[in-house]
Amino acid sequence: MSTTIELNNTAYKGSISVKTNLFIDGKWVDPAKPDTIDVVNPATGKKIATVSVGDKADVNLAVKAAQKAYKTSWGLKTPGWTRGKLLLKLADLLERDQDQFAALESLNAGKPFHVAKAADVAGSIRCIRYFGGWADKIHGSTIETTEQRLAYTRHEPFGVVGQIIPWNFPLLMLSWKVGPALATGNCIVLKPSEMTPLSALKFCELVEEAGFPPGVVNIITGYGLTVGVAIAEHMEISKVAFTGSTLVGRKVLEASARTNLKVVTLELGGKSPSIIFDDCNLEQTIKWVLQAMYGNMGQSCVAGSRVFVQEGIYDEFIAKFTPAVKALSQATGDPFHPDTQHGPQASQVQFDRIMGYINAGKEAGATVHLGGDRHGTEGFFIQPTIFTDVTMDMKIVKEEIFGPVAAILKFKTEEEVIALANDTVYGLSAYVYSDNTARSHRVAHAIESGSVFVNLAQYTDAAVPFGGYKSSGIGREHGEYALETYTQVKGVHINLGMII
Ligand SMILES: NC(=O)C1=CN([C@@H]2O[C@H](COP(=O)(O)OP(=O)(O)OC[C@H]3O[C@@H](n4cnc5c(N)ncnc54)[C@H](O)[C@@H]3O)[C@@H](O)[C@H]2O)C=CC1
Ligand code: BAL
Repeated sequence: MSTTIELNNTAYKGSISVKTNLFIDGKWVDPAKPDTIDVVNPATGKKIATVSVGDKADVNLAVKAAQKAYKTSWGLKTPGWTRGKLLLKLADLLERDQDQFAALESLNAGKPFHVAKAADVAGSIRCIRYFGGWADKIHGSTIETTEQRLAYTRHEPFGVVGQIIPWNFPLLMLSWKVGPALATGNCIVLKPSEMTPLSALKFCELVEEAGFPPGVVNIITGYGLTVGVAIAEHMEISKVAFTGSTLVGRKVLEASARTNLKVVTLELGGKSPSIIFDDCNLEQTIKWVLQAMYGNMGQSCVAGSRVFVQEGIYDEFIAKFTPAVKALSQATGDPFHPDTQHGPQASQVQFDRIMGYINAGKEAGATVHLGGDRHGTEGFFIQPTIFTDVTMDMKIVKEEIFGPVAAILKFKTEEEVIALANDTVYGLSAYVYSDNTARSHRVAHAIESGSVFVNLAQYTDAAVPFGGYKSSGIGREHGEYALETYTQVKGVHINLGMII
């Protein structure tokens, strides 16, 4: 099964073919129980394609294929340099086809094409290349015990790992998962979001072309309650990596406890603070705050959605931030138009959820300073929105909205803002804006979150660990830390002549 998508706009002209069934054991197969889902363009609300959806039986087949590959042609059977070579080839192929992938992300997830290309696709290439470089550098160490013994460690793969990813960065989240898992020698059964499967399916074609042995990468499109649950509960999957809501993250952890105690890493929600001190460079800060808040239409786990502004600069900040958000509003529209900076929300469900939060903010007595409504009449567009006159107990300040909705709060002192910023169940990211170096470090250290950006926004890098404190997650992606989460350590003890 396949579909051909024809595009004819300034950003992309041409056709893109996508195979639309399941990728198991290096083959394109139909699901055991025939079923499909329509994939929608969020800019229009119209269908783009129909893809297969799998079920538990397909997950079982994929796990079997992955186990076989692990024992025969991957894992400890394949030297790191071979795995690395294949990953580097995969990164090159992705780079070759970067426009196609950017077009698919734009069409299926509503991202402005130029952003999809510069951020999502470029970040994916960088991530796969980065982990390709690690594949032959994974090693244990020797440990001194006594003269009669030798002890050393091995960092061994888990075997088959399950990966469940969301719709906000379909290709990027796939790369964050696939890169370290393959570099460390694991085989994969991955489920993309049912809403945004196209780039993951296209990616499988590159996996084939790069020459990965069959069964090393298996991708099953489908729903969370069927394919996702089957992965989370599978007795032969030894590790699951999940990105998505805190609600489902808990279920994945519970499934592990109920079944085989598989290792679970979770990358979940956030309600990150942007902290703007009187002594910041305001022109620069406005740009970063805008990006941290409205980047990817606010559908980012690291969105800086609680904007704390120190009282001395509050009025000036509002006066300068407002026109910047208005300009973003005016650049809202067709994701393929070169001037577009802000696209639609990814789905009707997310649109409704965000509008629900906006209404809750209005009902709670917050002031809609800007936006607060849908944009246009077609698709799932929401105006970039600013709420002022908010209090810490309001739902729009406490809960992750995952949309273009900022809550702006005023603070007096450094001590006060640290307490306010930490007053959340989440701890994924934080942004600090100040030209006082000592203060920036002090606040960065005091904030309870896995990442802190100083005078910068949302710049994750494949080499730097990423993950959450508190309810934002368990484990780290990226960097050398990601290798740890995809390997288990074995201690080997050798007798060098000790006779009892
Ligand atoms: N940390 C992040 O990057 C993300 C956070 N979210 C948060 O979650 C909220 C809800 O978005 P959803 O799409 O509903 O997130 P979700 O957590 O339901 O979906 C994420 C992935 O989990 C799968 N899934 C759903 N239920 C499952 C289950 N019981 N077992 C295993 N897998 C399951 C989905 O099919 C999808 O592939 C968003 O508004 C946002 O607040 C959503 C997406 C990404
Ligand atoms: N989930 C990692 C990237 C992001 O949502 O911003």
